[in-house]
Amino acid sequence: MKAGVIGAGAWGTALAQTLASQGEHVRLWALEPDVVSAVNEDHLNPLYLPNIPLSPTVDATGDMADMADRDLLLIVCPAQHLRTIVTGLPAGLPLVLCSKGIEAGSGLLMSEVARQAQPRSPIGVLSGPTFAHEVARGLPTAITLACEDAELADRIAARVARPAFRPYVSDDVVGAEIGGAVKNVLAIACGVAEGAGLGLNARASLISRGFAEMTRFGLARGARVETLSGLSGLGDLVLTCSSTNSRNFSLGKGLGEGKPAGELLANRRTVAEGAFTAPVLREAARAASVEMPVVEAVCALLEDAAPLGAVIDALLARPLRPE
Ligand SMILES: NC(=O)c1ccc[n+]([C@@H]2O[C@H](COP(=O)([O-])OP(=O)(O)OC[C@H]3O[C@@H](n4cnc5c(N)ncnc54)[C@H](O)[C@@H]3O)[C@@H](O)[C@H]2O)c1
Ligand SMILES: O=P(O)(O)OC[C@H](O)CO
Repeated sequence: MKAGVIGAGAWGTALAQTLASQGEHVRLWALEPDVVSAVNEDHLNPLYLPNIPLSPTVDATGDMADMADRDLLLIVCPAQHLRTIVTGLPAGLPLVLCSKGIEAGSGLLMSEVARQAQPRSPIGVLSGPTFAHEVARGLPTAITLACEDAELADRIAARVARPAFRPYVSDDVVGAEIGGAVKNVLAIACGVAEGAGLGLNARASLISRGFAEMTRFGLARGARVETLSGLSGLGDLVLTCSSTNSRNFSLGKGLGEGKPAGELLANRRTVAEGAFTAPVLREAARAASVEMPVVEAVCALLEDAAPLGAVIDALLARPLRPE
């Protein structure tokens, strides 16, 4: 067992800790030298996952060459950096993509980016309702593991499953990725409703009408409805739209309280992927003639294109239609 994790933010660190929870050795690649030394010397990652003691069998490195002897790599960097990171990896290793987003510029899903960057690597996607700090504490979690190759999916599922960390396999890679990317944008919308004091009815409406948008877009891109209504779609949507533990929900809450997007996004250390995915998703949806009014509203707020009241009024004034 020689797993490696690329990216030592909250989620990469939590996954490394989960994989190491039964004594396995796991190597974690971190961008920041301070994270490398904190993991190796103190078995902590105070920068991204504070107050979680890490297993001494997790070691960290800042040198990608140290990953060449791994037999499985989990890629856990922000989506917009995935192409650069994956291009710099040793060639041919199986990759499990854990980032949630769509690449700006190309409009590609993470698996499509990874296939371009490492054409010889088998690819899987791990995505679902997983707050990092809960997973790192060993709280019960279920997650989708999607691979086009069913045998590979079963093999990776067996490698990453732990008593309280339960992967469900799927061959719908596109569906798993679209759920994870779109839910981040919808979580911003739900955060806005919270910040603006619009109430819990509004939140439930945004979750279910947002899910209709996710489904329309997913089906247009070849996703299956059972994937979109599973852990990586509806499951993650419900989690992320329900709590300020979500960075996307918190960002939206700030917008709903009237704070400018530029101020909320400036100098963030942690990533709110929905802010990057929203404009790319809007373009992809328009190109596919898929209506995504909640996504359009989030973009308008992120771009300061209209005042909050006008954005809410425009959503409420849309023509009445069958559900
Ligand atoms: N945190 C969670 O609970 C969670 C759960 C599931 C999936 N994810 C996804 O995992 C991915 C990583 O999120 P996270 O929460 O671990 O990150 P984070 O917000 O905790 O940390 C930011 C990460 O970005 C990295 N980074 C910053 N600049 C970079 C650069 N130029 N190149 C490469 N990396 C850079 C940092 O080193 C750090 O690893 C995201 O796509 C996120 O949606 C997160
Ligand atoms: O904190 P968020 O909004 O990035 O959400 C974290 C995970 O994606 C939840 O599954």
